[in-house]
Amino acid sequence: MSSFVEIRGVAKEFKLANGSKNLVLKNIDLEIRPGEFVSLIGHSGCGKSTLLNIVAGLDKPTQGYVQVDGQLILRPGSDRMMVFQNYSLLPWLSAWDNVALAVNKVMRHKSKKERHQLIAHTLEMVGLKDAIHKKPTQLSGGMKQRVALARALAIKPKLLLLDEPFGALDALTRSNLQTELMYICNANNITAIMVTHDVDEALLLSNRVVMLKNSPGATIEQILAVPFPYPRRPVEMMDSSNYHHLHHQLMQFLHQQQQVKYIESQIVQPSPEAI
Ligand SMILES: Nc1ncnc2c1ncn2[C@@H]1O[C@H](COP(=O)(O)OP(=O)(O)OP(=O)(O)O)[C@@H](O)[C@H]1O
Repeated sequence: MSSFVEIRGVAKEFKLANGSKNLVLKNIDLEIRPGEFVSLIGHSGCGKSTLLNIVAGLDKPTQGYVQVDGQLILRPGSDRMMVFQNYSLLPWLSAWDNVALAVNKVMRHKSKKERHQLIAHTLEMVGLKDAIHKKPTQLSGGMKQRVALARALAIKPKLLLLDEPFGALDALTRSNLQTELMYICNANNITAIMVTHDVDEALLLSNRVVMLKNSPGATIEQILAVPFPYPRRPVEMMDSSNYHHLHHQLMQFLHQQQQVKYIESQIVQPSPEAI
């Protein structure tokens, strides 16, 4: 199958206020098929969000390019919707109005009735049928993230970008939402890229898990294929020996990167006088 997202030779260097440079990512090549769910995993600061921001068009690569459905990414667009850990909802608007704002802006070509049906359908799909008039302050963290997901899904993006979407939620809410997202993505053939620190979350949702080495100059260490058929049943899946094998591989990678980080932090830089 042809690639839908193409990340080719991407590098990202930030210029810092003191004039120095921070090469965060280099030589990133990744192709994603339509309908595929890919997770990015790696140590804090390795550049996962930076890569997601480049795909979103919120940031530009220093080298290389990203194409989505054959289109070069130069800026943000409604074909790529992002869901953040902190929900990013407008607090003075109800759940309905938060979703409606996006739908009315992007889907102006649809009739009022069609837009209304779309908002109602999406809020129902994420389990918020009975909370549509509530404002963010009246919603739990899980419900707020459901609104953020509905807002992203309602405008039918080509690509869903998730930056630690469940990082702020308690374990049970997180588990429920992970399972629901898996069903939604699977049923609607959604192509998604998710940044996560959670190995179980990555294995439950993903077709492939991309392991990023530490920054500076983070590259892709390995890409792990997760072969379990969808829809996945978390308990059954976790009971399989293959699951344990994959889990172990990811944990081993993260521990190795942790050790590398520790060793690097212990290397004493010579003072300029000593050179
Ligand atoms: N706008 C920016 N200007 C300068 N440096 C930046 C900028 N954005 C990110 N960085 C740096 O790039 C590196 C990677 O950051 P990024 O947020 O992508 O990492 P991450 O892997 O998503 O981390 P975490 O898992 O902690 O969220 C960090 O060293 C960060 O300080």
